[in-house]
Parts: sequence; structure tokens; C-alpha cells
Amino acid sequence: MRLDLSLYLVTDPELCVRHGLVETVVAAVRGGVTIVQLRDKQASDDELIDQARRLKAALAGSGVPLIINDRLAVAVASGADGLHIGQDDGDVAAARAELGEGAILGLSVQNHDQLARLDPDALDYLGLGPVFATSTKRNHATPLGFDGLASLVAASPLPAVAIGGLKAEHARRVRATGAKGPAVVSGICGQPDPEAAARAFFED
Ligand SMILES: Cc1ncc(COP(=O)(O)OP(=O)(O)O)c(N)n1
Ligand SMILES: Cc1nc(C(=O)O)sc1CCOP(=O)(O)O
Ligand SMILES: [Mg+2]
Repeated sequence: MRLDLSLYLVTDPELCVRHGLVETVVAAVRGGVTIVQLRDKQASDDELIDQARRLKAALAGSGVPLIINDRLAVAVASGADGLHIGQDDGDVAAARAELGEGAILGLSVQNHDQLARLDPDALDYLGLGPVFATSTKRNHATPLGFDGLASLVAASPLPAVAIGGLKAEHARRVRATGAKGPAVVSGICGQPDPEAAARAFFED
């Protein structure tokens, strides 16, 4: 599936409760989201596989890929389009080997040391962050700000999205760093109108 990182939605079970997971994602895609990550730290693998299958069905025909956060086994079992892992979520080469060449594989990067160590041949994109402090992720790294983000993007061997505290008014500055787009949780999931909230990331 084509990788378009213009606007990356990362779901959150609590923030999506207002409209429901599937309806939030479908509305956000109507608003312009180009890639979706299913992220739920508490759900069991079986629950996540069920959610992923329902999201895949809802996204059918849209061209929007579904990525699974953290859990390789769920990505494989659910027929999702890919996996996003962090620095402590397992081995990139092993994930690539199990997913196969056709899958999308993303890695989180917080600093230049991590950038220097990664294997770009095994990966499709990077998630750089946090740009700003955020209450959505516990124990996140020190915020980069736009200057730190720009420095990482300039050194990145792969296309990258920026994540962490990003709202619609930041979209222009994120793209000006060379990042392909913002990755967003609360700026879309927690909003009264997720479609309008997503669209606003293109109107900045
Ligand atoms: C697009 C994107 N970028 C970064 C992250 C963060 O991943 P990670 O560091 O593994 O943290 P958790 O999301 O697992 O808490 C992401 N999920 N997506
Ligand atoms: C899932 C995640 N990863 C981050 C990182 O820095 O790697 S920040 C983050 C949460 C982003 O949520 P919001 O858009 O609500 O600020
Ligand atoms: Mg992770």
C-alpha cells in the first residue's frame, strides 16, 4: 500500500470513546488523514486483533494503511498493513523478517544517536518526537521543539513524521522542517468533530 505521511492519526482508546474507535477513524479519514495507527497499551492481543480487523474493514478501498503500535504478533495476525515500534519495542530486523518486505515498518527516534544507529534498509519511515510535551504519552523524552525537529529531519535517511503535542496551528511549521507531516492523537481523537479537526491540519 502507498505510504503517504501527510497526516498520521494515532488512536487512543480513552480519547476515541466519544464517537467510538471506528467512527472516529472513518471521520478523520474523511477529513484527510492518510495513515492510521492503532495504539492501545491496555488491550489484550485478542482485543487488538479484533479492533484491527474492524478498522481494516472500515478502511477498505480508502487507500489508507493501518499500522499497529508495538505488537508484531497483532500486526501479523490481523492482516494490518504494518507496525510501528519504539526503541525498546523489539528488534527492527526481526520485525522486518516476520512482516515481510511488503509491510510498512516505522521506528520512533528521539535523538541523533538513535538516528545514527538505525538500519534504513529495514524501515519505511521514522516518528520523530516529542516536538512538545504532551499528556497523551507517559514518560516521554525531552521535547525537541521545532529546531530540534528540523535538525533530526535534516539528518534522517528516511521520510519522517513529527509527533507530540501537535495541533492544527503547528502543521505549517512541522512541514517547513522537511517532515512529511504531523502525527496526532488528541488533536483529532479527542475533538468533538474529528473530521473537521483533521481537515484543519491542512488549513494552517
Ligand atoms: C508515528 C509515531 N511516532 C512515534 C511513536 C511513539 O512510539 P514509542 O516510542 O514506541 O511509544 P508508544 O507509542 O509505544 O508509547 C508512535 N507511536 N507513533
Ligand atoms: C504516542 C506518542 N509518541 C510520542 C513520542 O514522542 O514518541 S508523543 C506521543 C503522544 C502524542 O499525542 P498528542 O498528539 O495527543 O500530543
Ligand atoms: Mg512503542
